[in-house]
Amino acid sequence: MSNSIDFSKYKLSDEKTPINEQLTAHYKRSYAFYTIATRVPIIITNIIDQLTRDKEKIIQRYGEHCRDELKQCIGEISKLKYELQTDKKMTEIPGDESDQYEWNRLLKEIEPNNSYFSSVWLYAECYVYRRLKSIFDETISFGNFDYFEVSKKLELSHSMANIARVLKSVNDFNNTNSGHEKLGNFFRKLLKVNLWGNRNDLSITLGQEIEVSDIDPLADIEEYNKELLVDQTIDIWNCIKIERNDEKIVSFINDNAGYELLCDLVLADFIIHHKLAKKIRFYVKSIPWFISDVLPTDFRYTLDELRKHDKEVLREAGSRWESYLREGIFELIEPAHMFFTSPFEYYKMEKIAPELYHNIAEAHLVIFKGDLNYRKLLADTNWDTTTEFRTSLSGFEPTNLCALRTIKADLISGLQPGVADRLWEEEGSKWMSTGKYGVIQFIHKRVFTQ
Ligand SMILES: O=P(O)(O)OC[C@H]1O[C@](O)(CO)[C@@H](O)[C@@H]1O
Repeated sequence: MSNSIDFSKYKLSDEKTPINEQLTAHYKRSYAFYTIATRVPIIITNIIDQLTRDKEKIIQRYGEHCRDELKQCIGEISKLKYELQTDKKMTEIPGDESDQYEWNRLLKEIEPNNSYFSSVWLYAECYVYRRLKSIFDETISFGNFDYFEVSKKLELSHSMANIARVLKSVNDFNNTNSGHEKLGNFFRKLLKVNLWGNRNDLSITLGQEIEVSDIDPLADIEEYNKELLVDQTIDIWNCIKIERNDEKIVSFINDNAGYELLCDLVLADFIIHHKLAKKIRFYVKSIPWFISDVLPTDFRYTLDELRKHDKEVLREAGSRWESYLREGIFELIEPAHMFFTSPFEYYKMEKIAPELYHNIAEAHLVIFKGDLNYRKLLADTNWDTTTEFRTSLSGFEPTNLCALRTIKADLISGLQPGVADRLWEEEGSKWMSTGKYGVIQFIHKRVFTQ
């Protein structure tokens, strides 16, 4: 698709992103360029196709009076695609949502680099999803419409068999009398299952159905170790195992609904069962985001589907998790904070959203899930791959923090010397975009005394 566009007038640079610069589609030899030029337009086209295909169903659900509004939305989405493909300035976010002021302030601040191909990739890509939402917000009927709901629900139903196998193994483990070392080893395996669950992401398949193979994710977990480029599971275990049975909170900054969320719930359940924390917090998104990200409605739908499932092991888990939610052992943060659907790098959180920062800081451990969260942690910057993970967080250390991320974008930190060079040699740029490789990284919060 990108071939049909004449990019010569956009003054792009036929280079890779220089080291220490923020990623931008301005550099043609970057995944940012490929995403803005090709992937995002395909995603937008797929949304238009789906709305057109499901038009009658949507009208049936929302009422005949919405026919014109739906047509108007489809028109506005096509216009958004045109603006992106012709590298227009990103226009102000309309409406009166609480995030609007910060969005528009940023768009102003980055001038003249506030077009799709000149801005930081993170800003431009997030902007597309935020604009999509404002298109529906401008209507009378579609304020709560989740245009990604159908694909998320399908992905969830396809994930049930594999998660049932994981739950069965967890139950077996919980029923054996295992010592501390075995508990640690099992916890570390669950972290890995959780990491690879991040491969199940509808934005990487451009919204197309994810092929799910029938596997036992826990049984084969160590086979993927060669693709795990940084493994700090031992540090995470050492962090969480201390002071058992106390008042600890563990928080998830969630990513995708479906299989990945199920993996999050399994890990959370295990932490509670073994009294490694007393409460788990889940931070999800407030608006449809990068196709498959979890919304509060997806979270509740997931528990509901589990509770009603034919398989006993799923029904039991669903009921238990619903009761955890009622009792506050699982805490779904609602309304979801709009900082997570803002364009901002995480090191800016303390200043822009101090109440969120302090809420996250209450946890003993916070787990950042997925590629987009990783990009925000690293400020969408092309760090030298051997830069220390802590350095690449630019001072963001609300608490003990870990990132579980399969690699889908061309930035990373914390690698050993030689690792990136070898992968570039063996696989070219592909190693950074398919989610084949992953990292589990961790930092201890430092305590500074005056
Ligand atoms: O669901 P995840 O893991 O955050 O992945 C989504 C991300 O991956 C990409 O598809 C590649 O970076 C982006 O478009 C997006 O940042």
